[in-house]
Amino acid sequence: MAQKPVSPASKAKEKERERGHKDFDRDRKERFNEEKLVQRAGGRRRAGSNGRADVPSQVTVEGPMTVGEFAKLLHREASEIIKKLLFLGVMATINQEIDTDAMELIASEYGVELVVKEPVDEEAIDMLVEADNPEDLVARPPVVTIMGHVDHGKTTLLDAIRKSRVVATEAGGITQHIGAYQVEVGGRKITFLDTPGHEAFTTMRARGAQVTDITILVVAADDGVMPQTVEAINHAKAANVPIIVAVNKIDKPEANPDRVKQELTQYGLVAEEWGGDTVFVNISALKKEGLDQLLEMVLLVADLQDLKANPKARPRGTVIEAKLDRGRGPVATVLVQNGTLRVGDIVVAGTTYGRVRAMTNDLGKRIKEAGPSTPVEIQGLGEVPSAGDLFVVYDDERAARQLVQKRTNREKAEQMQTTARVTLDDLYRQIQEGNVKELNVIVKADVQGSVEAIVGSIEKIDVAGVRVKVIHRGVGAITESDVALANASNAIIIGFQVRPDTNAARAAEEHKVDIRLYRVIYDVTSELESAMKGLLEPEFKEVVLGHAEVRQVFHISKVGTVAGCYVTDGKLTRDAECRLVRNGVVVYEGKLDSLKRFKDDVREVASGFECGLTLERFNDIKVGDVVEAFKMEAVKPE
Ligand SMILES: Nc1nc2c(ncn2[C@@H]2O[C@H](COP(=O)(O)OP(=O)(O)OP(=O)(O)O)[C@@H](O)[C@H]2O)c(=O)[nH]1
Repeated sequence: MAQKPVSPASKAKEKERERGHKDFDRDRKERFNEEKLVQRAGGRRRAGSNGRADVPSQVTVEGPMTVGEFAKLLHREASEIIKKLLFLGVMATINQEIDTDAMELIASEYGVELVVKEPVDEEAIDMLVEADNPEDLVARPPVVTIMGHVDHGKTTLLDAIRKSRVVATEAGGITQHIGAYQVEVGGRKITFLDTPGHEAFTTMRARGAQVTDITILVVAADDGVMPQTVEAINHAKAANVPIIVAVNKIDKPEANPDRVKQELTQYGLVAEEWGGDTVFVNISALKKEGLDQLLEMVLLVADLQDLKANPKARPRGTVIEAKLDRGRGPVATVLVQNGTLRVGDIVVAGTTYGRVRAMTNDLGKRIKEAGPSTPVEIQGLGEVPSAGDLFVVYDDERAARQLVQKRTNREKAEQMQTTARVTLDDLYRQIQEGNVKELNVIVKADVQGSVEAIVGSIEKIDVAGVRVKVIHRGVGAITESDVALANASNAIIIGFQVRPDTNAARAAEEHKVDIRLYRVIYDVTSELESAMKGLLEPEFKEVVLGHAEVRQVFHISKVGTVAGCYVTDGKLTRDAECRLVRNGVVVYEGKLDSLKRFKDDVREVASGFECGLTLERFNDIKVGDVVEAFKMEAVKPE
């Protein structure tokens, strides 16, 4: 740390302070330093290599310290050190901090070896799983997330449960939306997370947060199992969270709950009466029917999990939601997962910290403390944390500040570097290092038949005990939700005759998720096998040049179909390879036959311009299709 030069005007003051400092000789901190020094020297002060009994031969520091502290450590007068610093061109007063480089130079002047020790890792507190005294463990309420397909009734169910069951209060039960709420059933509590859907669930998991104990999967009895139902199942399974199926809308005349049961058997969810172990409850969220039974089942499944926490432990948990409130500053809803959070506690959450000024529960009531599984809105953090950030209470503000500083720095450094992620190019090394025992894969393809064929063949792969595990499969374009799941589960995505949509491509880029696109099923297995054996030779890599949207089509005899296009990004070049994508599915791959602007043949068309084009031996072009131009580039071996 470079020192601020001291202005002459402040010199007198500094002198005074220096004098004061001498008087303050037996200051606690310095005494502490000295004791540390004595301890480190093996319990007694040794004579240094300098041959002077009053100077240690070696001192250990943990980072910057003030000149005064450092002088004490060397058993020298502060003024002496200040003089030496001056010779080094560093102007510092007794109370200013000097960095370890400066300390090293000074120490060497005295023939003292300076050992710089890594400071105590405050983060260790974060990671530390304190051994709970078994007597302190008490049952805690289960934390429930509701998932399911669009319009199957997730929000209606969350609202119905909230309205009918919110813990009664003298305030009349006016509920606040804080991102989670608690209900009471027969004297026991259940915590519900208020954001339905598996995206939020998986985003949180990607940040290392495991908050959900039970998932309620809502399936509309008139609609049956739909794509997002399957996604939700796979997201819950990937997180090892038990599923309770709520068959909803049974009030509808066309409701067919048995069909839902039947369809779900395909995904390993078999009802108890059919010999399985999945709990099914028929409900009508709209008519508030079957809710009591559903909640009882939640408690039953919770009992099987034996959920416990220690209210006396260091408080920790997860940020559920956070925002900047104009009047109150940053507010965050946190779920306490262990310990008891209290007003006045110093909390570190992700890359921010602060002292809890006030806590509000889901009924808008001010509370002073919150035990395990309780969601509370807290005020007092310095900045707005992110949903999914873990929080932990620190005893001392300085340590909290240092940790946040460290994390912020690391975050910056990480943004510069790519994170360690499973990619096919890197798979062999990761297997060798023992980082990968099972290769998680998501398979998306244009038709169900291809999905099954690919899954069937890759699940047979077994290279040196490493197996492929398909954690999600589906028909259609690769979506942002697929990328989120891959990110959370460290999976790679295999696309067969499909492409990632724009959001998915952006998310994959951001999180460094490996997406592999294929046209031949055999290539999928052979490439995976080669990658696992370390034989993958990434000779060529596809580089996307740009995209154009088809806005008009003309059928011209002898020429075929001419597409009037608008280049939306990048560029199109005459000699590029290209593919035609319709709703995320590749319908053609080949080359451009012609590329024109007005009547002229051109070599390339840039983003923001219109052009006309034809494809080699392909005429089935439709308005709304996307032309993706790309080239294959040789990849230099690393
Ligand atoms: N008849 C009937 N309709 C229901 C029931 N539950 C929900 N609905 C209706 O289904 C529609 C969709 O319900 P939502 O609760 O918004 O569904 P959702 O799953 O939250 O939908 P998204 O938030 O869009 O994913 C609404 O019109 C509800 O009124 C039910 O039990 N019976």
